[in-house]
Amino acid sequence: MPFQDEAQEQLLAAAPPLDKWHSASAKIEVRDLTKVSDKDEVILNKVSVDIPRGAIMGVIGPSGSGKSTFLRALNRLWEPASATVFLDGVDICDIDVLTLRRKVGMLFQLPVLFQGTVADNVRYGPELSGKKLSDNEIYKLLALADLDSSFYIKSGAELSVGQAQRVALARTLANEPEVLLLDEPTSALDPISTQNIEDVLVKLKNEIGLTVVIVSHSIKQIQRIADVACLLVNGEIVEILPPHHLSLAKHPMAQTFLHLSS
Ligand SMILES: Nc1ncnc2c1ncn2[C@@H]1O[C@H](COP(=O)(O)OP(=O)(O)OP(=O)(O)O)[C@@H](O)[C@H]1O
Repeated sequence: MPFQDEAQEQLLAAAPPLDKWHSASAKIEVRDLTKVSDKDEVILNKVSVDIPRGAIMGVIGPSGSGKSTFLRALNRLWEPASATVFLDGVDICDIDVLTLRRKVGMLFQLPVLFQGTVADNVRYGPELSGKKLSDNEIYKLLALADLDSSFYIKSGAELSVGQAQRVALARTLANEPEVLLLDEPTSALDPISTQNIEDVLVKLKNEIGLTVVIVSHSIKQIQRIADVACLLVNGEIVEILPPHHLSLAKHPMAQTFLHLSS
């Protein structure tokens, strides 16, 4: 339909340029990343994408399309083939895995806190590498995750899921990550806790230039916080678009998914 094509072209022309986020400033480059299951099923099929430095990339797609598998490759929760994932141009397979996981931190759907206080949890990562955080540093990390100082002495059992998720975030930030991976971090949270986490992510991007990759089932969430949206269907990236122009996705499966999700 010519009219529709024209309208789409006009919308695209009005879209904020993606150039700003293009490869010169890629924090992570993914090249032909493939994963095949033990049963020879292709889970990821030659995925290639540049993850822009200092931006929030949202990854969306139907259930089972490979979003979590993609995310988990980025800090080697499974072992990608060499020369398929690069952090600042360095093959992540050549980086010590613990060093990599400090640089590329991850937050899961449900926070799991260690025994002890919130402060113990926040101290944990730096302690592993021989650094003892001062009380002031802990208060600062709590503040970054939007938690006030009263949380310092609380135990994990006293916290709501939303608060525990923010403690898990502070604990991850204690490692001073350059990239934060989030796998549906708000799907178990109420709208207010969800907004708190979203605000913190945007603040971290703006204030410390953190690169964020977030898998979400919520297109609205991606539109609220992401700079770039990446659509994964059947283990392949089928579209990379400004979040507010997801409706322009051309892939038929992507269109069906977006239509049903809106
Ligand atoms: N270790 C594994 N061994 C075999 N199959 C796996 C493994 N991990 C994932 N899969 C399969 O790979 C496919 C993609 O799974 P993945 O969890 O990455 O999808 P997803 O898009 O994150 O799904 P959801 O939105 O439901 O969380 C699924 O069919 C899943 O069953």
